[in-house]
Amino acid sequence: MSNRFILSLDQGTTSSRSILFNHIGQIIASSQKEYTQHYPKPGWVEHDPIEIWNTQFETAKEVLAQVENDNATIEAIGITNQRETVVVWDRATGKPIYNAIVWQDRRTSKYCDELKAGKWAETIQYKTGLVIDSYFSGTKLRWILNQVDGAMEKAQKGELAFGTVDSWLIWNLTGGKLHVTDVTNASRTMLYNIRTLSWDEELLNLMGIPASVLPSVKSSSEVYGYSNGELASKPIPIAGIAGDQQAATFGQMCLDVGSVKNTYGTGCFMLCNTGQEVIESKNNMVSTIAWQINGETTYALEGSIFTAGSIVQWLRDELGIIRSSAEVEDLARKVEDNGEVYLVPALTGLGAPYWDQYARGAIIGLTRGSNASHIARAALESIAFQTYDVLKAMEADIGHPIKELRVDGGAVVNNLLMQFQADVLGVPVYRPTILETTALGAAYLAGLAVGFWKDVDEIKKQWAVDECFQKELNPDRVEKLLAGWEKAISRAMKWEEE
Ligand SMILES: Nc1ncnc2c1ncn2[C@@H]1O[C@H](COP(=O)(O)OP(=O)(O)O)[C@@H](O)[C@H]1O
Ligand SMILES: O=P(O)(O)OC[C@H](O)CO
Repeated sequence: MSNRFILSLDQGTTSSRSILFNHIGQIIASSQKEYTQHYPKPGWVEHDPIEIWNTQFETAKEVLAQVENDNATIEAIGITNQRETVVVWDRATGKPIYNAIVWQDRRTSKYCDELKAGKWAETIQYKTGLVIDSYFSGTKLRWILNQVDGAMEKAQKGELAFGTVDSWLIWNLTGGKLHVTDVTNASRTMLYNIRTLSWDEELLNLMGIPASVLPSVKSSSEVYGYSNGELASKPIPIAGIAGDQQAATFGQMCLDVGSVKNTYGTGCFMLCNTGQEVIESKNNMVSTIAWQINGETTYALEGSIFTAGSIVQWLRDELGIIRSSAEVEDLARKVEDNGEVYLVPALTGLGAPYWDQYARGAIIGLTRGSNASHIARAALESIAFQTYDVLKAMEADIGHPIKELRVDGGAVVNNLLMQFQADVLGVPVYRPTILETTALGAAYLAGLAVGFWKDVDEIKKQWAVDECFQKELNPDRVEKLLAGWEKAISRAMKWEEE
């Protein structure tokens, strides 16, 4: 087993990463490349699909090169990706016809309002598990087909392909042979019926999307096809696909009904395993497919927070009060508390549980004594407050308290944030030893499909705790902080309309 590895490709919102895992779930090699974010207009966020592919491919080549001399065998490739982001390309040339419209992009907000006014909310929630919001892929795909010159005509002739980022990577990895996605990614499009497990004709008609552009939908763990000669001389089976948040849920081994993880990356995404049941949220969570393995579909409730770690990047890149994300902790520790300053990070509106496309960011409660440290602290606290709001809504949906939270993602290295999170939630927060749980989850899904791991019982034992954060802050103080947060968020909501 020692020289046999799984290659995980983790295509995130801010960077492309490739990681090699061994049989005991350890990281053997990794490579990461950041790529360009495009903001052509306020509220718009785009990526260049070619840059996505190039950075992903280069990092994959780099990790393979690191084990080249070790007589290594790559048993399978697992793919995991930023979800909802839409790529449309020409089937003949393989060239994208427009930039990728990123999940954070709000350009279809008005159309979403029309759908809500047309009383589609209930049907869409029942069929897709989702809340109507420009976050999801369907309305972005519709925008490209309607706005790019000649796109609709070409789509109707079957000349265009649509995909979330997983489909785009696999198309390129196989030299244009495969146009597939998996159920987890399909469940984020607002076009896929998570009950019948098929593209929904009524919703395709509603949004005017020709079925010919759609990828075929597969399970999360099976051999879909093989990489072509460009990546490695021998074809490697591509054997796992999952959206990054679902992959992280799997990598965190949240296999039991009721287990919950929260990933702190660009945004924050909390998922609760609900087993074989679709729970129709009454508290603004979404229902989504967690994974499908061996014909069995597992569902999850999800609370999606749009801005989390990216508020720290904003402090770095736009406000300039830190030089690196890591510096935020030291800056925030220079003050004992937030000094009554609150930051609402609604830079691209608010996701769960508010779903306000028109909310915008705010820093409020400033006094003559407020300084950069208070703002840094308020930024970190805002991540924990948003998580609190989601956790409470989720508890209301599942009907019992959540007893512990497993955490991962780039921002969980921040001990101040993790401690404050435990303080605010009042439940233990478990940080595992492997923080790359997204990539690990995709590796597990791929490895299971090719028999690298026998079954989930074999991999379950690999999950281990690095640190458990327990609440320390007194409950009165927490209550006061939450009251301040609630007030601040109410001021930021519906800002753009006003
Ligand atoms: N020490 C830190 N404290 C707070 N946030 C951090 C820290 N280090 C990194 N981050 C944040 O984590 C995010 C990157 O996490 P990652 O999981 O790689 O995100 P993604 O997959 O969304 O690209 C960035 O937004 C960054 O600002
Ligand atoms: O790239 P991440 O880790 O920020 O994840 C993005 C989510 O998949 C968006 O739904």
